[in-house]
Amino acid sequence: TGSTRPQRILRAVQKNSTRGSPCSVVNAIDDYCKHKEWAMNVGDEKGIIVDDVVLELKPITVLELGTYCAYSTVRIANLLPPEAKLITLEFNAESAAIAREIITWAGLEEKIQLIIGASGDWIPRLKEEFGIETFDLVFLDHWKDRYLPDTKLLEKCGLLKPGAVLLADNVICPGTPDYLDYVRNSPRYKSKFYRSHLEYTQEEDGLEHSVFLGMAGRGAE
Ligand SMILES: O=C(NC/C=C/[C@H]1O[C@@H](n2cnc3cncnc32)[C@H](O)[C@@H]1O)c1cc([N+](=O)[O-])cc(O)c1O
Ligand SMILES: [Mg+2]
Repeated sequence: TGSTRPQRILRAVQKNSTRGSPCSVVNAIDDYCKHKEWAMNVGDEKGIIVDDVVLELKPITVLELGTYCAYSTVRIANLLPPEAKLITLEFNAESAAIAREIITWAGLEEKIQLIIGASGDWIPRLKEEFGIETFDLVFLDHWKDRYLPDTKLLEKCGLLKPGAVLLADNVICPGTPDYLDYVRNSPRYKSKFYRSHLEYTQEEDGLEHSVFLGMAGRGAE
């Protein structure tokens, strides 16, 4: 039986990057996916926008929904302050196994907690099981029809405090229309769109950056 795409990405990382160097891991994945085989990483162009958001926000607690091969996991964790922690949820066991290898290769296992399971099941358990109060940053990059239900679940579970940022990938391609409609029209969020391109292509895409204002929302300001 042949290898899977995540296995080929791991091999490219082990072949073309340096252990303990997150930057070289990120570059090796981008090189592989740009020149050999496309994969659904946030990629280098949108990745720069993610970097800027993380460096500006300096989040201490980060939640990522949809680890896949841990490209964005490594990219974000590499920029976090020393005491910060990133929790990433992935329900596909094969992807999670590859992601864990890539996280370890990058030397970031202390900063990253990879949980194998579905966001809908795990979000309600994070306070209890991981002593999380609230998240400063949530990176949404999982199934696009889960962005809205999981955002409402985060609100319901009290996991967002005013000032928390939701950063959502693929709001144009493949698109997340119900999520966009919600964050752009709810008084609970101040939302802005960062125009970019679908990873490793010229297709239109972008990231939506939404600041949580609180459950009451402040109405129209
Ligand atoms: O479909 C896309 N992403 C879905 C990502 C899915 C990944 O998140 C996990 N997951 C899903 N719901 C989950 C719930 N809980 C945990 N893991 C979950 C899946 O097991 C998969 O590893 C996508 C597609 C394109 N594209 O051009 O087609 C481009 C992109 O950048 C994309 O992100
Ligand atoms: Mg994506």
